[in-house]
Amino acid sequence: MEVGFLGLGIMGKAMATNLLRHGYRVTVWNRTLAKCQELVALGATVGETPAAVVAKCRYTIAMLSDPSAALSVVFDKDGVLEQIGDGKGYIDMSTVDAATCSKIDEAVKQKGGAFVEAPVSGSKKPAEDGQLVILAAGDKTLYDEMIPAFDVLGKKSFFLGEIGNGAKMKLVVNMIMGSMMNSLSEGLSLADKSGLSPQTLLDVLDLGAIANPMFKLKGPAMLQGSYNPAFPLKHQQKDMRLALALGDENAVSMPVSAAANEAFKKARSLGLGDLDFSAVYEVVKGASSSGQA
Ligand SMILES: NC(=O)C1=CN([C@@H]2O[C@H](COP(=O)(O)OP(=O)(O)OC[C@H]3O[C@@H](n4cnc5c(N)ncnc54)[C@H](OP(=O)(O)O)[C@@H]3O)[C@@H](O)[C@H]2O)C=CC1
Ligand SMILES: O=CCCC(=O)O
Repeated sequence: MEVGFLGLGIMGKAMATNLLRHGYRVTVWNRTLAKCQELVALGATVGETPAAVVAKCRYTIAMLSDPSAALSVVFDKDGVLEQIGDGKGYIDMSTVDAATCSKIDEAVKQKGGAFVEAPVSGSKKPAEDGQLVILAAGDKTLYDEMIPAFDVLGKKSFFLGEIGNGAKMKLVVNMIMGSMMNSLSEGLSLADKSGLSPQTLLDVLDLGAIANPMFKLKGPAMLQGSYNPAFPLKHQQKDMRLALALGDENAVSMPVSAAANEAFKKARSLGLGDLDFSAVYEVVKGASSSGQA
């Protein structure tokens, strides 16, 4: 099977690599074209523009940073819309909002193509290992055609119905994750400031009812001040922002998430946006230090 792949950031590179390893013929494009070379070394070919990739491939997957990138790759000059049409499918796996998905869906359908949104749960390592959780919605026929590829990329795919539902599910999940990361950061700070060992706190958490893979993976690195980006903080803040907007639309009060968003915003303002989202711990630690007598 031949697929196009647009966007070779942390996630896109791992996902396209996985497809190549499983025998897919992959044509890649990235805004910074030089990043395609690593994939070429693994057997990919390069499309010079998103339109060139779509012209060549029946199915094209995108994994881009945010709504503005997702829209630009579709609607701008040399974009997806110039070549999408009958018999072609476009699958956007970026984390965006439902309105962005709807705009892309309508435009692709107007040209005779099919669209599926399919954001993912899971980060760099699950992407490398083909262990993502895929949250798809939109054109069911295209979804069914993509199942073999989704089975390479992920451990489980959900089809959530009408367009926008994938984005909404993903934003709810990441909103919870962002609040949990803030809560862990506050707990580590409180343990430290009150004379407890933060490492012992992690050990205790790992044996109890709120044990989870994120605390287990990120906690020890946070204590080392090591924030090599798996999930960049700027993207987590984008997800909090989009989830809060979804809350506004639905009149759902979310004070915990709003406070977590403020901490991520503060971290971005301090230049931590390209670090892992667990770097919010630096902001929480800083806030608790400045509160000292
Ligand atoms: N990292 C993670 O753990 C996870 C991330 N996600 C989501 O997946 C998406 C990608 O994340 P990730 O790979 O980490 O992000 P990166 O920041 O590593 O990569 C972003 C990608 O988007 C491209 N891009 C940015 N702006 C534009 C633009 N205006 N036009 C065209 N291309 C653009 C970048 O191109 P260039 O190289 O030129 O900058 C790059 O290929 C995001 O929506 C994120 O929220 C979802 C699950 C997990
Ligand atoms: O969007 C990023 C999600 C990261 C994760 O699920 O670990």
